Amino acid sequence: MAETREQRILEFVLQNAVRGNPQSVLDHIDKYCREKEWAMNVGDEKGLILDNVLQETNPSMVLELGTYCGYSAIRIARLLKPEALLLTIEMNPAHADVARQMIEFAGVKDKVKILQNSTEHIIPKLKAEHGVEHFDFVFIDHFGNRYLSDTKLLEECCVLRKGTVLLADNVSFPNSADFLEYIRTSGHYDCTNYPAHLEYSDKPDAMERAVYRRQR
Ligand SMILES: C[S@@+](CC[C@H](N)C(=O)[O-])C[C@H]1O[C@@H](n2cnc3c(N)ncnc32)[C@H](O)[C@@H]1O
Ligand SMILES: [Mg+2]
Repeated sequence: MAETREQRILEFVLQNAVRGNPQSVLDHIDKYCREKEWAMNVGDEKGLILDNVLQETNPSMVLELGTYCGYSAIRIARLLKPEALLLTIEMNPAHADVARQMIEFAGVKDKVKILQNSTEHIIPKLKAEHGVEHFDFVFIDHFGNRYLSDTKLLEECCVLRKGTVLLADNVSFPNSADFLEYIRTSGHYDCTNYPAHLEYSDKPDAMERAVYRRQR
């Protein structure tokens, strides 16, 4: 048996899912994490909210903060239009390695670029080193204590445009309270809350959509 939970999730997918079929990969990750070992993927219930908000936005350039095993990256990539791209930032090299293999197996690697480092290190370099003009959609799902500082960093680095949609996961947890207060009261965003449950559990959780209002 593989040593880490993330490697065990990958092993289960490689042995049971259909190569090149993103939905089969997602279904097998959900099955493993519901039946065998809990893991911090956005999961199938909140995944539907992510799918809907993403499809309403119809983005060309997408940013994700927190790749983990690649579950949400595969969810996003499978819905992107042909020329669209997802950049996803992951600081843990072991997680990035699992995600790389998961994304390759799902057949969406041409749509996803994993940037391996911390968000605070990568965000200031997105324009100069990764050719980014701005993002149309940003999925915020790393650690709650970084949500506020990284949102302000995205603003300062001018990678948001008027109408950019931020979608943040796990906003029911106390360590993202400062983020919620900022996006709801700064006047920079129009916000919508989506109540749901923590992945693979009955515990209440929610996602928050925040549409950037400012002209660059
Ligand atoms: C909740 S998981 C992401 C789940 C993933 N979005 C999904 O739904 O499949 C959070 C991930 O963010 C990473 N992370 C936490 N803080 C980070 C930071 N400051 N920079 C980059 N990655 C970070 C963690 O290593 C972890 O893999
Ligand atoms: Mg999450």
